[in-house]
Amino acid sequence: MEHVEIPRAGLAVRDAVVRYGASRRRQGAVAVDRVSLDVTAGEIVALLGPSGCGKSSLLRAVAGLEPLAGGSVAFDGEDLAGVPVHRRGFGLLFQDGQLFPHRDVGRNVAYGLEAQGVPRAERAERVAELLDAVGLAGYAQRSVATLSGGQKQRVALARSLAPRPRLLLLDEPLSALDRRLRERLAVDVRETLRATGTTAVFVTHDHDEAFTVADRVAVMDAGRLLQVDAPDVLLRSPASERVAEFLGLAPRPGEGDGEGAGDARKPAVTTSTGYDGT
Ligand SMILES: Nc1ncnc2c1ncn2[C@@H]1O[C@H](COP(=O)(O)OP(=O)(O)OP(=O)(O)O)[C@@H](O)[C@H]1O
Repeated sequence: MEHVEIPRAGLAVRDAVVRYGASRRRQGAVAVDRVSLDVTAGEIVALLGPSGCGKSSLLRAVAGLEPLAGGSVAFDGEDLAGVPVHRRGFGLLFQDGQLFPHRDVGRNVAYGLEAQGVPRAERAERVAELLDAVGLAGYAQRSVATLSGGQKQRVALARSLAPRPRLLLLDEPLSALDRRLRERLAVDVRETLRATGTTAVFVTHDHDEAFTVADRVAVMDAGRLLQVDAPDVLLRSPASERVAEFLGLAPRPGEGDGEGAGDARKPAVTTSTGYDGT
């Protein structure tokens, strides 16, 4: 059997398979098909792909919310098979941050710290630090009912970061917001993850958002991982027509007729990606 190296630091997904509707008599439908992916400590990786390609299923399998039908998920060299969701030390953030309506902003952010038994003074300090990091300094006493959608997601981000998760899993955290707000928040999310040194996997179907947030972007289609690269590399050298198409790139006129075009064929950018190369 081939020896597969598992890195010591960060997330290592190897040949992960997620199936739905499997039983003793049926194989079930494959949502994630032998995906391997590494996320090194401090790195932000976006999972990008069309609706139904298996992004959320892969994220949920990493979280431990969905069982693997094959392959493995390891963190810092430890195989997580059999380790339940709450013992993985991961944070989760979904589209609707689902704040606790009866807690004020500060107590929402403090939630995970209370569960960890962090003393009150230290909690208050950490809450203030995180509210500052997400641009909501001074909001601790506010009722969550008085917040806008964008502010709610900022609080949800602060809450998920408070216990210092060793990996933060974000599933379309901005998709309930309107486009302009999404663009601004994508920049802020990146800055916050960077400032807190958080290792993260960010699911999105929006390539602009993926390029803004991530160090590397993993492009998925029909359960398979097609390419994982830094945004500038993806844009310059998409590995296949499918990747180019999904990134909003198109072949140059006269170059896109398939046979014989070979590797020399380079797509031209036809949409704005919002990525400035820095
Ligand atoms: N609980 C489930 N039971 C059965 N099939 C499911 C379940 N969850 C997802 N699927 C199927 O698995 C495939 C992958 O779904 P998944 O939600 O992972 O994709 P996605 O890329 O995250 O899509 P979206 O962006 O629309 O959320 C789809 O065909 C979906 O219908």
